[in-house]
Amino acid sequence: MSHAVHYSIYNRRPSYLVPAAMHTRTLNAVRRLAEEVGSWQLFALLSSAALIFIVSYARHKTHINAPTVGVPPGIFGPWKASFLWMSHSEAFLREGVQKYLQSGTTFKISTPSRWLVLVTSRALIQEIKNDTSELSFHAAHQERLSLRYTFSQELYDNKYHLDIISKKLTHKLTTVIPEVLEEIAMALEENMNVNSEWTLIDNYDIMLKTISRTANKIFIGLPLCRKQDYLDAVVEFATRAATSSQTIDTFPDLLKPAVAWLITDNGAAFRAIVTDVGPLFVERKRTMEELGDRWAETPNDAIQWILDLAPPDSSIESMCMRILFLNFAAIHTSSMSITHVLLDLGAHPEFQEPLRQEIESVLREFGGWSKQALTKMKKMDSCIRESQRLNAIEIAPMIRKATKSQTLSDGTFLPKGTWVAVPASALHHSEHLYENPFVFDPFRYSRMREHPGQEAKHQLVNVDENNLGFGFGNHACPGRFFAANALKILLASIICNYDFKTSTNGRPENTYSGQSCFPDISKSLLFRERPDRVQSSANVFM
Ligand code: HEM
Repeated sequence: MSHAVHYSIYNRRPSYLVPAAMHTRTLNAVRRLAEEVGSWQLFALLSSAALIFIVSYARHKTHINAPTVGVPPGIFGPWKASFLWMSHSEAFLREGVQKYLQSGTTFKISTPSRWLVLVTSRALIQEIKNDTSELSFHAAHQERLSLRYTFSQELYDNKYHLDIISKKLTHKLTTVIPEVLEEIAMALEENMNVNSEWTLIDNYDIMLKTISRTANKIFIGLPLCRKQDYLDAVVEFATRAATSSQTIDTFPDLLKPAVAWLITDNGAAFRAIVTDVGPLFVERKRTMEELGDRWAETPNDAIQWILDLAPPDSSIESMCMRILFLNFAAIHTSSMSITHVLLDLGAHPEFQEPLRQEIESVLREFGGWSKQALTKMKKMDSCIRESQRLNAIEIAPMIRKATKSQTLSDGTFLPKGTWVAVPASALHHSEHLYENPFVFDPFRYSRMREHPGQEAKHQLVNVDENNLGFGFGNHACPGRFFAANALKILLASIICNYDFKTSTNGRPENTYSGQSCFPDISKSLLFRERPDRVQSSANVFM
C-alpha cells in the first residue's frame, strides 16, 4: 500500500441541495430560450415540459416503503430530485450506501421516469441476481434503451445475439489474439502521431477508433473493419441511440414514437451501414446455397453467426441491426473503460514500469502472445479491475423491472413498473467492503491472488456482490471475456510503446448522468514514444 495514492475526486462534498442557484439557472435558461426561439416553439416546448411534469409527478406518487435519498422537502421534492438524478446520481448512491449499507436497508431514489429501488444487502443482491419474468432484466432494458425506437422491437423479441456473444465470440477468443494484436498495433501506429517529445493526444478518440476497428475485425473482418466511413457510421449510430434512449424513456408511451422520430435521427447512419454490410450477408448466403454441405469450414465471423441463428425469414436490414447492436454493446463500453485506466495510470505514472516489466517478462517466458500469457499478466488484470472498481461505467447495474406488484424478502413493496438495481459505484467505494476504498491501488487484486486458494479469484472477469463492473447474476456482461482480452492487449501495447501522464494536476474528474459514469474525454493525456519500443516483445506477432 506504500504506493497508494489518494483518489481525491471521491472526497468532494455532495452539492445537490442548492435550490436557489438552481431556480436562477432555470429562469435564465427560459429567458435565453424565449429570445432564441419564436413564441409557438416556446409554447410547444413548455407544453411538453408541463406534460413531462404531470406524467413524472404521477409516476412518483406511488408509495414504496423504503427510505428516500436525495429528495428535497416539499410535495414536488421527488419530481425535482428526478432531474438532479441526471447530474448527481453518483452522489445520491453514495449517500444511500453510507446511510444504509450497514443495516442492509433498501432505499429509493427518484429518477425522471420512475422510482429506482436500490438493494444493499448481500442477501437481496442474491435474491434479484437471477431474474424472473416478474422481476425482469430485459423488461427494464427494453425501457432503458428504448429498444423499439433506437434499434428495433425484434431485438427484444428474439435475443439470439446473446448466444452469439456467449457461445460464438467467447469460443473464438483463443484464435483471435494475433488478429486483435495486429489491428491494435496498426490503429495505434496510424492514430497516435507522437515522437520522443511529450505530445497532447485526443486519447478518447484514438481509443474509440482502435476499439471499433478491432471489434469489427473480429465481427466482419477485412476490408470493412478498416473503412473509416463505416466505423464512423457505426459509432454515430451507437452514440445517438445511447443519448436519445434516456430522453425517450422520460415521455409517456403514447408520445414516445413522436419523440423518437424527432430526436433519434439515425436513418442516414443506418442506411450507410446497410450499404456496407448488407452485401456481405447477400454474398455469404449465396455461397452457402451454392456449396451447401460441401462447405465444410464456414467462416467464423459475426456474418456467419447471425446467418446461423437468425430466423430464416430475417431481412438483410434486421441482420445488419444485429451487427449494430454488437457494436453498440462493445465499443463505447470498452473505449470508456480503457480511457479510465489510462487516466488512472496517467495520474500515477509510477505504476507503468512494474506493469511493463510484467508484460515483457511474461511474453519472454511464453515466446509471444497467447491466451496463457494473457492469463499470467496478473498485475495488468488487477490494474484494469481496480480502475473498474473506482470507475464502474454502469453505476447501478443489475436493473430489474417489477412486471407485477410484489414484495421483496425484506418487506419492501415494489409496485408494478418499479425498477430495482444495485448501487455498484457506491459499494465499490465503501470502507466496509474495501480497505482504503478511494485509493487507486492497481495491484490490490494481484496481491489478493497471492494467497493460497485465491489464485483463480479476483480476476477482471470474475463478478460477485462486491465487484459489479460487469454486473452480476444471469445477465452479467456476456462480452466481458472478449473485452478483458482486448483491453489487456491494448493496454500492454500502449505501455510498452509509450510513456504517458495527465496534462493536468491529478486525474480529471468523471461525469455522471443517470446510471452512466463517463471519463473525461477532452485532450488530457500527454504521450511520448519510449526509446526502447522497437525491442519490446509486445510488438512481436506470432
Ligand atoms: C469493458 C467493456 C464492457 C463493460 C464495462 C461492460 C459492462 C456491462 C454491464 C455493466 C452490463 C449489465 C450487466 C448487469 O446489469 O448485470 C453489460 C451487459 C451486456 N453487455 Fe457488456 N460490457 C463491456 C463489453 C461488452 C462487449 C465487448 C460486449 C459484446 C461484444 C458486451 C455485451 C453485453 C450485452 C449483450 C449485455 C446484456 C446482457 C443480457 O442481455 O443478458 N459488453 N455489460
